[in-house]
Amino acid sequence: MHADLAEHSDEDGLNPEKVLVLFASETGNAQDTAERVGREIRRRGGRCTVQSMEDFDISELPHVPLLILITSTHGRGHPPPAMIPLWTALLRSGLPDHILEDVNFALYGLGDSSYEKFCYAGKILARRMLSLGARLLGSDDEDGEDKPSSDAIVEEMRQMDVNGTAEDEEKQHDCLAWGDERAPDGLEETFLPWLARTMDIILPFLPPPSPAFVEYSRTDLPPPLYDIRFIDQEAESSTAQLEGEVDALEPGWEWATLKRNFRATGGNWWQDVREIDLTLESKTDYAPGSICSLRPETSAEEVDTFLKLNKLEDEADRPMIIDNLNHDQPLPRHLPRQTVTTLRRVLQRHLDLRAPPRKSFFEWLRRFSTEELEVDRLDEFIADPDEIHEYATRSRRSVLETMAEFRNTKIPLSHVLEVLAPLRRRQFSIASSSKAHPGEIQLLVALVDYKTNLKVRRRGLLSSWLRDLQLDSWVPLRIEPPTLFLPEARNTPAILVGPGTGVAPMRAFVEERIANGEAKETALYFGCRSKDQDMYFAQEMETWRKHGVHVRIACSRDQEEKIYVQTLIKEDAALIKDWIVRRNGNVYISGSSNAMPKAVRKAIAETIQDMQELGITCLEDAQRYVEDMFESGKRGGEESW
Ligand SMILES: Cc1cc2nc3c(=O)[nH]c(=O)nc-3n(C[C@H](O)[C@H](O)[C@H](O)COP(=O)(O)O)c2cc1C
Repeated sequence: MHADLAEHSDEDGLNPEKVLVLFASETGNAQDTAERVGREIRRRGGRCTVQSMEDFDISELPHVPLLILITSTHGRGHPPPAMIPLWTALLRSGLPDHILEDVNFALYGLGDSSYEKFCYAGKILARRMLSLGARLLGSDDEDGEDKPSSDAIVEEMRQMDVNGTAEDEEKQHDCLAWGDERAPDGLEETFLPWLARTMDIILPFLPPPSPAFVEYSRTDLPPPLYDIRFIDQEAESSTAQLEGEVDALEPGWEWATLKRNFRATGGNWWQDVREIDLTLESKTDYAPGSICSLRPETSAEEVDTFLKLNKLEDEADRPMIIDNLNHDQPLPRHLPRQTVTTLRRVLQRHLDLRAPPRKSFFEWLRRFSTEELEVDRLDEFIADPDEIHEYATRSRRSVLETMAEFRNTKIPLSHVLEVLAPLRRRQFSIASSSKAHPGEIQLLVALVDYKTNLKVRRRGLLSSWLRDLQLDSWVPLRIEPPTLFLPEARNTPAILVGPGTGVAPMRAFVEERIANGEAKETALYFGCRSKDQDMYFAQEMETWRKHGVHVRIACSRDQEEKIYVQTLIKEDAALIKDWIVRRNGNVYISGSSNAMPKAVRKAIAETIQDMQELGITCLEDAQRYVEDMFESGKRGGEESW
């Protein structure tokens, strides 16, 4: 039985002064959620720090008395990259069982129940925290209420079917909840009750606010967190670095130069797909299967529009330095620090004017708004998630377009850095092997260009930026570790399935295998619609064949009957049986359709269903065999989006 939190405070000197809110977010929802939690704590007079998990000093974790964890789930149940350092540290073997016994935590997981592993990252994180002795806030209640103990929750989480959804919903506790984007009211359905309960439990442990503090309402403007200090540049430029044409990079980012930007699809083809070549300043090597993050810039016109709409033109080009005003809240990593910059540059390079307006954005506008009609409309949005869904999500409006529609509402300079979300990086599988292209990164990028259901044309931010990017431009990028790994043992057969732009990581693998002398143990299944329009790397595929790679190409629409990668896999039954089952080969699948990986797995299972000598006697055996290959991650992998 763990000591009560109050006892902790007295006995161990663990007086919680504030709450630490750690989030791991990939597309911004968990970050937005964490910031909402932070605002609520401050509004009620508590102190808190809201930070990305990747910026947190992990050695401090055992000394955090009040912790709120917020994470989404990505990939096939993967934690967002920002959670990885913390997660790896928590998994280290030999950690004492009760290393986190002084930590009291709440957790909110974000997910989507249409995925197989609903909120998986949140679940495994909660389970690991509990098994290291951390106490879930709201459990072990000693007021005689019927609350489960932490130990009971550990056991429950151990048994929890992480793939289930409905059942898990029942397994929410006071300070542990799962948010489902598919729920009728979206994440709000579980977030609001979880927030209310968590606040009720946490706030009494915090020191009372100073007598001068007055709790403000949700529609009042909170004190700003960040400070914009305009400077006399002449006087200050000796101490602060100027953010010039190229700005300061976040940790882990580096510069590259754009050397090629080639349209790989036919001129009349519906989709514009680019082969992009970049030269790395650092000339670093990277493993095949690595990912490249790019950070696009907002166009000058959009920045101008935003400045005009908010009457911030006069401030746009004045040199300034950004700092934190609230000592509990360090500057987030996306804002330039100790750097002379301008509002225009920050809007162009660091903040996202194309982000979808979330509820928190409407809450901000409501705080700034004074015009009656707009106030009423904003109140409707805040009260009803359906209204936001209809207005923002379905028609894919951006915060910039929303500002244009709420013309009388202006975001003041004091809060602009808080209101706008960080400009998100976009990730792409690297299509090259650094053995074949030392010092270079090559990508295959499908530009996003479509019409919404309101027939409004939409281009992705990255797509607009990349389309117009001049050769020799400097591009900030970050190389992320692979999610797919080639077999370690030499000459293990590898079957690579990558239709469409899914061929990108497969090309990196083919190049690596040729460089390693393993071409003859490599098969590539590529699919496109037409050999004249969207057959990427066509000439290279001929060269790969000459090296001995088994290259098969399915052009689905070039003949009467449709041919897909799975059709070719079935045709190659002898090779598939030999490589996968007899020679313990690996299979990799990558592509942009959720249906394709399933069809490929099925085709492989059908092909190997009569391998009696290996104990596979029916389709179910074969399907289990294939699932095991992917589940363990040791015999291949899948990347789909
Ligand atoms: C590519 C992708 C993969 C996802 N995979 C899962 C998953 O396996 N399980 C799950 O519960 N949710 C999954 N989701 C849903 C996200 O967890 C959900 O959209 C969440 O709100 C994202 O939060 P973030 O913006 O902070 O990253 C996935 C979303 C995307 C875009």
